[in-house]
Amino acid sequence: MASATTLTRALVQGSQRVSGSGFRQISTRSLLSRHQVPPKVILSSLRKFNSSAVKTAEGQRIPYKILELPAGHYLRSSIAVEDNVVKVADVTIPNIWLRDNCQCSSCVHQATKQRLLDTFSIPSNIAPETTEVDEGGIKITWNDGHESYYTRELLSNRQRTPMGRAKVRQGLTSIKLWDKDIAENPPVVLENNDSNTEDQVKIVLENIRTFGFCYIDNLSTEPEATEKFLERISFIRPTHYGGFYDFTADLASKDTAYTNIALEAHTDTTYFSDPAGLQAFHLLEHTDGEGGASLLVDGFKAAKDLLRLDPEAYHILSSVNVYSHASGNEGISIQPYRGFPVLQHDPATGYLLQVRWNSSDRSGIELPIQEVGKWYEAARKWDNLLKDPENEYWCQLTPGRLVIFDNWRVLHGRSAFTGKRRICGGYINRDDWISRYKMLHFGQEKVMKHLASD
Ligand SMILES: C[N+](C)(C)CCCC[C@H](N)C(=O)O
Ligand SMILES: O=C(O)CCC(=O)C(=O)O
Repeated sequence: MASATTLTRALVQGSQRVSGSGFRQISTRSLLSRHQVPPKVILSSLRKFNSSAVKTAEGQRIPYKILELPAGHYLRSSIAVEDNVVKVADVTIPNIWLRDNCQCSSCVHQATKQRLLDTFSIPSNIAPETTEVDEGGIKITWNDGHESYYTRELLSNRQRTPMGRAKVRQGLTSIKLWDKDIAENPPVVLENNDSNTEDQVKIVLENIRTFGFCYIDNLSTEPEATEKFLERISFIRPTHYGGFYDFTADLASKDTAYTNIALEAHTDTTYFSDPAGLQAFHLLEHTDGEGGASLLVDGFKAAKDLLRLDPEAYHILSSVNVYSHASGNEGISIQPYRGFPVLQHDPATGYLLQVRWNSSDRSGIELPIQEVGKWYEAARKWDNLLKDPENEYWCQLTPGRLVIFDNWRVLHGRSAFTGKRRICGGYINRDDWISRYKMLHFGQEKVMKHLASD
């Protein structure tokens, strides 16, 4: 077994665990993880490794993490009743949680899956009157006369680690970090007007979840074809730029995207409280000019590099809130309801969830003015990583090739250009595309089984 030190070095040098649990990864160079060790060893070595951590909802501090560890395991789902208290794997399950999560048709609307029960009508002294454990779970007759049945799976689901519970809820998979070399073998799906379009959407979304982007080739250059493809994922998110967008360098909207200048790597809509989840570009034409190459950078890979090189800078960018704005259009100045850090983590698991970076749209930094220097120093290190040629994947989009990417992970930009260049595309909300991914990837039954217990 690798020592913790060796492991840490290996972990941060990019030995990655590629999920073998049935997730289909199209056109990927499968990288066998070099170390198979239980999460606790990785966590303890990470704890030694990075000086800072994210604060959990309970006020604990758990180390920042980027690579997904083996998803949480189910604890033994042994069910026992001791002194009228239900225990699963020796852990007491509070009566209020059990009663509130009764799955019967009078407590949960069977079609909408919504709770019908008025949670706070449950008496605070709710307790089992009788219990009956069987092969599938436990039947409870409550002292308010109600009868409930809880499956072993629901009870053991709830016992899993925060990571294990996040897996289905957030549609997690083992992600594949990349640098400029992704150019050799980018994730591509051929649009072949496949009758089983659900399967094609599933593969596209699995690629986006794994790599952060996916090309769809052989797509008609009629803008409607791009619009329809996006709507096969989910509805297009309307913004002050409109819904489905088809733009050129005419400043039709007062944003530098509508010009021909170079745009450095950024994520879009950092000024929205909920930045766009997916973004898509389909270059329809570029005539009488040159340039306009597209840039993609894996923000999660850059973040992992920063965590390794300078944990303190990583912590600053993960904890100092920053504001952003979109104010070019007449009568509009969009800003988020609060500041957000450049690197946002899940307080339940410590995992990096979102990169929020657009230096041209940035406004306030939530620090006393005399302290902002430390944020700039940290941001400079981050910016250096984004502009490291090793991390820059430059590609020339062409008519017929649609690129869809995860705007919470992958940064994009372009080189300056001349001539007439026309691009169409659209935004899709984060929650909408993750929902679509989960239902295709895990299936409705598995997702539904995890509602109460995640
Ligand atoms: C709508 N369309 C994609 C054409 C342009 C959007 C401009 C996005 C803005 N520069 C930002 O970084 O959020
Ligand atoms: O024109 C391009 O290639 C990209 C424009 C851009 O960065 C954006 O619309 O956010």
